[in-house]
Amino acid sequence: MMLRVTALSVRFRHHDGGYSQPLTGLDLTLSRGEVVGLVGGSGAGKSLVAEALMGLLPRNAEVSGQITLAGLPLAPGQLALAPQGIDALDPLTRLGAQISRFARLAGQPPPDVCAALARLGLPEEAARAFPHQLSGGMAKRALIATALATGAPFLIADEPTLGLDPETADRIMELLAGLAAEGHGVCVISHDLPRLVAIAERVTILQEGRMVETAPAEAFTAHRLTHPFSRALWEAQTWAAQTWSEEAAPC
Ligand SMILES: Nc1ncnc2c1ncn2[C@@H]1O[C@H](COP(=O)(O)OP(=O)(O)OP(=O)(O)O)[C@@H](O)[C@H]1O
Repeated sequence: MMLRVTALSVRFRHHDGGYSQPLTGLDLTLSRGEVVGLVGGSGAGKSLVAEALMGLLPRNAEVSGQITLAGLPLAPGQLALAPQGIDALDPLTRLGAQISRFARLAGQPPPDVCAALARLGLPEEAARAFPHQLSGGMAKRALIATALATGAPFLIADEPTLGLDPETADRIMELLAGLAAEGHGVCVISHDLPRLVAIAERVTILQEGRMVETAPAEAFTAHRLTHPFSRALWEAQTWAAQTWSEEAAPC
């Protein structure tokens, strides 16, 4: 079963009658059992892709293009989003109740909250915690747990490792790879290109609202990227990581 996005564009109508168009002509495919990545500089339109696919854009947004699942228009409940900001969690509701609420709104039977938390490596006690009582890594897992509670087979994780220490970031990426191994189709939006390349089948690179290429993961490590922007993005991150490790080495 394949989710296919073709020529996705988003433009916003302004009060003065003018338009801005921050996303133009994105193509993307995602099958169950795989991870695909979406990367790009800040403001490139990555979150916009997620919001357009989820139907979350404001009324002045005009979305064009095709979004199909197995050849049919994408139906509600097939795709879930773990958003970037932990402020997407309800600050006044305990996490367990939030997981149950997502399941109920998606028409799912009442979930086993402890099992839902354990699946994400969260302790049982997290069910009684309010969002402000969670660490950054726990909150990122909580966002994924609420998305999974909908029972959707496809998941978008928007910047799931942002602001996390390297070990926690590794664990979150392993967890997303594990969800794909269980049969989910997982799209990961991330600035963390080396970690993304380690788990993704292929990565789509956006530059200022336009895709410049979709490259198989091995094209990054084998230096076979075709577009200069993709190469610069990869080299900037791997060069920085190498520099830091050299600086950390004893002299
Ligand atoms: N509701 C909106 N109205 C007008 N423009 C918007 C709206 N939402 C997003 N944009 C514009 O779309 C562009 C892309 O934003 P988006 O949040 O998708 O970037 P991003 O690639 O996710 O960036 P970052 O990595 O910094 O989160 C930005 O220029 C932003 O100003």
